[in-house]
Amino acid sequence: MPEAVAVSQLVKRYRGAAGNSIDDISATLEEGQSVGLLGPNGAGKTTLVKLLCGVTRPTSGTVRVFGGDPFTDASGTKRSLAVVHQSSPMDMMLSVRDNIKIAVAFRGLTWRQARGRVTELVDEFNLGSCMDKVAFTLSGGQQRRVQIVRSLVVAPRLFLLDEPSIGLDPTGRRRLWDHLGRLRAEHGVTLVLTSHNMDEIEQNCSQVIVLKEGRIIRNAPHGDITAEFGGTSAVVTFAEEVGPDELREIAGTHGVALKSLDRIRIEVIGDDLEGFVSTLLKYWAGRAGAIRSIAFSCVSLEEAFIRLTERA
Ligand SMILES: Nc1ncnc2c1ncn2[C@@H]1O[C@H](COP(=O)(O)OP(=O)(O)OP(=O)(O)O)[C@@H](O)[C@H]1O
Repeated sequence: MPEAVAVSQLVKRYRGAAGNSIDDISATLEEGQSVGLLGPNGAGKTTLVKLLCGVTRPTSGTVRVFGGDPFTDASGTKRSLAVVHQSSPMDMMLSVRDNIKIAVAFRGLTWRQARGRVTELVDEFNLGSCMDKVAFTLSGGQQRRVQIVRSLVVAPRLFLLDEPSIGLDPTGRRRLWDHLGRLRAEHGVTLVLTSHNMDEIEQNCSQVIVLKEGRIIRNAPHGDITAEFGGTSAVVTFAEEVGPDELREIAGTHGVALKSLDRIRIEVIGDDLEGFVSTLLKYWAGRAGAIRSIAFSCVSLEEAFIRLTERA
């Protein structure tokens, strides 16, 4: 697959800042990939998105998008990009229709050329009844939808979305993710998005880049990240209080890690959960009903993310 994005030894330090917001990162993204940028507040996700779309200049290092420099835009790189920024850059005193028309004009198209595509997008994001309203009077979620439509008036090859689902209701989120899925499947669009919603990232991104303090601490398929943290967990609930020491001893025998332990509930993570549970069952074999329930579940990306960023 050809490269959609390549960043090399990239550094961004804002004027007057004490440290680097992006601190020497290198990575490549293949065309058609769907990449989630994760990281705690202030990790540098928005700064990286701004560097990728060329609205801010790197302090050092290089950014290439389809081989071109998005900041100088010498080879027209920006034509292949669409961006949904975290904050809304529309004119709040104009109608939705005029805001969309401005986006169309910025992309060098006439309204006549864009109207068919805009109509489809407006229907898809359920904005038909808002077209003549002044943007100022829209709800936060409606403004977000307008932003998404504005960013998509031209089909992009790389779509950058900074926390796109903030403010969207469940239907709006579903429509957004369906649309993004189609852009990828039918047009091979590369997606890079930030979100604090791990479920969204887990469901929609094949690759995850975790940032912390401006550095990449992990760049891997999300399955690899969750597998690194034990893969599966088990929660055993007891009908009555049990001694923590004996539970610790049984867990130790099977090499599983205790995630939480109180008097009637234990949660463990590890490779030999079946062995652990079967020892538990034998241990309490003579006391019918002593174990109330046993539930297995995969370690979520959220859980893995918390442990990864704490460890880093
Ligand atoms: N214009 C700016 N001037 C100075 N410092 C900035 C500017 N923009 C961001 N920063 C700093 O750069 C660092 C990274 O900020 P950034 O917005 O990229 O983080 P983020 O990962 O997107 O955070 P969040 O999850 O809170 O949106 C932070 O320390 C922030 O204070």
